[in-house]
Amino acid sequence: MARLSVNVNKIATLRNSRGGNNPDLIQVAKDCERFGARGITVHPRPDERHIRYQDVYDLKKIVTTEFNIEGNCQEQKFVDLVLAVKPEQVTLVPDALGQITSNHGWDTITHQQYLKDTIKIFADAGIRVSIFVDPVVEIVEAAATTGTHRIELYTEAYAHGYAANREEAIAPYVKAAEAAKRAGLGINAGHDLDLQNLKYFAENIPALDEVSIGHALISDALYYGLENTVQMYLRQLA
Ligand SMILES: CC(=O)[C@@H](O)[C@H](O)COP(=O)(O)O
Ligand SMILES: NCC(=O)COP(=O)(O)O
Repeated sequence: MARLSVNVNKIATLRNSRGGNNPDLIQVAKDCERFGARGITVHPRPDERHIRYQDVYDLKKIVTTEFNIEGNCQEQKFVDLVLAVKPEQVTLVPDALGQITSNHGWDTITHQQYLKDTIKIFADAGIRVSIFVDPVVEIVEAAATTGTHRIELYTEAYAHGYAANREEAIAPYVKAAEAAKRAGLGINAGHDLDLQNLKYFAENIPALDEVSIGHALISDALYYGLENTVQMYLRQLA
């Protein structure tokens, strides 16, 4: 069964909207783990609009499952943060400054040397590295020669296409996952996964190691409560 890592960015968004500590990000992360999540994901952005750099240090002290930090390694501040915190996993995402959310994966062909050099820095520090990629076989094959341990398949296109034609939507992900497996890479996935589309994704990508889910899961928790919601997502992966 793929590991569920809860992305708590949106808890920080809500907290920051009032300037206090409600909701308490640390307590929510502890509770997600208590309710069955097997990882906590954060994506600190340079403007700290949701996760603040201090949150990352604070979370490191309490996460007992797997801590996954996502972000833009072209920001030296991000590299320094990850090396100081030493999470179990870092996920490299090619964000542009001011981007609302992640909207593309790494071009592992064009940026091969840059990725090799950067991944080595994290791998030498004992941190597992995953790189965020679009579901394109050539991109996955080129990822395999960067030294990364895993890829994270960017699932926005799948989530977007699911309702209209789920067979068509999953097809590139099946091919990309097969290429990753042939190359010996672990497979993570994330972005816009939800209670409607998660089960079909997991069923069709049997080698899936981990999903990180934030926006939909935290939104669902408003209706179902956090404990129920985490359990509902876990059932989609079972
Ligand atoms: C890489 C990825 O898909 C997620 O980390 C997503 O970008 C969440 O970031 P935001 O919460 O800032 O939208
Ligand atoms: N890596 C994807 C992630 O952490 C959460 O993405 P989303 O569920 O908030 O779209």
